[in-house]
Amino acid sequence: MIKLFRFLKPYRWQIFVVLVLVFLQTLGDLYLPTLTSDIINEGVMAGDVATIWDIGKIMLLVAGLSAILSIASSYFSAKIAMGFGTVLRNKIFERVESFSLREFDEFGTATLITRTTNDINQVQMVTIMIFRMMVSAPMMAIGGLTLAYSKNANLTGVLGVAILVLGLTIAVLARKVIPLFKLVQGKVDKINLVLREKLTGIRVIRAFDTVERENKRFNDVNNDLTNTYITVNRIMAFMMPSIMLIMNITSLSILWFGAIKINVGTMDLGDLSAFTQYTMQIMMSMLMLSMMFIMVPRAHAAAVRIDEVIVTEPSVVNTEIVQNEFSVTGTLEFQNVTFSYPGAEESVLEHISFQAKPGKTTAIIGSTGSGKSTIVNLIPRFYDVTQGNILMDGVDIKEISLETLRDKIGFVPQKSVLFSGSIADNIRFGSKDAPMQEVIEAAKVAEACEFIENMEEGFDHYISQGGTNVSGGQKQRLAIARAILKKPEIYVFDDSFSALDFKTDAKVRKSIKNKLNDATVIIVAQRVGTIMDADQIIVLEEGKIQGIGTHHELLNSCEVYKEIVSSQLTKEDMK
Ligand SMILES: Nc1ncnc2c1ncn2[C@@H]1O[C@H](COP(=O)(O)OP(=O)(O)OP(=O)(O)O)[C@@H](O)[C@H]1O
Repeated sequence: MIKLFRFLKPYRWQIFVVLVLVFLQTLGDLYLPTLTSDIINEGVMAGDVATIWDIGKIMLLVAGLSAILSIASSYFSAKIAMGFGTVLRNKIFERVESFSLREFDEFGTATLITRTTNDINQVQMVTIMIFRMMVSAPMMAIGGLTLAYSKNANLTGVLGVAILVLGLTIAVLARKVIPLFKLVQGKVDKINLVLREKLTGIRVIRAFDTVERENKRFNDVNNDLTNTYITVNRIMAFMMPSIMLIMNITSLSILWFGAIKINVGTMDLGDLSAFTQYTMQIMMSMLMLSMMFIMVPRAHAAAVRIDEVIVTEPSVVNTEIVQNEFSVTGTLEFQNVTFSYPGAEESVLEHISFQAKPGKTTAIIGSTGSGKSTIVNLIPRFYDVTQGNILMDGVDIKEISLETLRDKIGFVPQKSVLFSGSIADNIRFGSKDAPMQEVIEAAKVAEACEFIENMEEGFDHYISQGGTNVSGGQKQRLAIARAILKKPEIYVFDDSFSALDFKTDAKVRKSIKNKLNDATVIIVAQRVGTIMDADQIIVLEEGKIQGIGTHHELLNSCEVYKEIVSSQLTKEDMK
């Protein structure tokens, strides 16, 4: 937690002000019982109304000032804590944005969400508490004890016993509750994970009629979290009455022994009253300290999880020798590339070498899981190669800045992603200043114009979150239009025609070929029909290249290709 406090630097003056305010407020609080003692001894007992008025006015003033200081310190500490939360959220967001897919795979989305929301809330809450109590609790405890001792040294023994009992009770309960608090975070992560899967997979869950099973899965994690919270709250519920009981017994004992002392004339009534108030203040400060001891480990667990994200260095970064200005023709070359996913023992790709040239279409075909998407994910450096090199116009892509590299690529992922906003906004995603005419042009190339114009609001039609109000094929065509509008040198279509019917598939490919005649086009596909007329086809099996050539060349030379083709086309089609 202390490590995270480095982000509090911009607030150091405000923190100083809060600490001073709390210090002054505590001084006021400590002064009040002494004034009570004076008003009783010198005013009430002596029957001196003027003194009662005089001391009463001072008491009012001190209480009023103390209240104002308390409000001000609460205001500033809340402000600092909220600002601190904002800084942490920004830091996490910035860091997560720079993560490569490797780090996403390692953390998982659910925990990144919990860390950005729930964990930061914990830290914020405890930060407020720390500012409010860090100064006041020890000051109240030590000051109260000293002042109580000054009122009556003998009665302090009773107080000592009470503090010991209270300390022990809190320690026993804290020992039970702290580990449970630490467990809670992991359980919140689990709920988020199940909930996310449940919400994103709702169609599959309903189609496969597994609603009950999924409900049970959710209920299990939910009950697990609830039970932990219930146990925590049971202990906490036991804590408050126990502490109150100890405090009341202490007051009673002090009054009892104090009354005896008053009776024999060794103590004044006012001092006993002050002593009782100091006792309560000491007990309250112990309570505050104990709450801190319980809450801080919980926030500490959250802080560690937050810091873990912030200090994780992205594995794909710009090297020192990067080129920012880099004009390319679009020649792409894989040189003996081998790749394995993080944590996996076996390589997914082995010794991949090929060249994709401008003005030519390179297709990659192979069975599912053969590594097609992995190959194209290496081009914009979503992951870095394990061995070998990828060159763009003869320069290793690691020597080109990530921004420049990605600027040269129009990437249409296997799973089309749309964002909430209008259709035009979605097409303009990578080129926000593009004029409407170019947006329409790009939509035309992607064969999307017709269905867009049939929609009531046309290009202003609102796409809902996740693009749920358009069909799979429409989504794919909008994703294609988005890449086309960007006008990059290299286009990567990762199985981007799979949701299109044969006719539309052919039409889109034809217009892409006409429009993008100078660009390097890489198409990943499952359907032979989609890639048959490519300039070169790469046949992939279990991460290895089985053949490279045109459709006709491969039909004569590559067994794997022949098998794929014969499973999809008739003899007539193959000619
Ligand atoms: N993030 C990942 N972490 C670990 N392994 C992965 C990851 N993504 C893919 N794989 C594995 O790598 C292999 C190749 O996957 P890839 O997605 O490249 O295949 P593909 O040929 O594109 O398949 P498909 O045509 O079904 O999309 C598979 O065995 C898959 O299980």
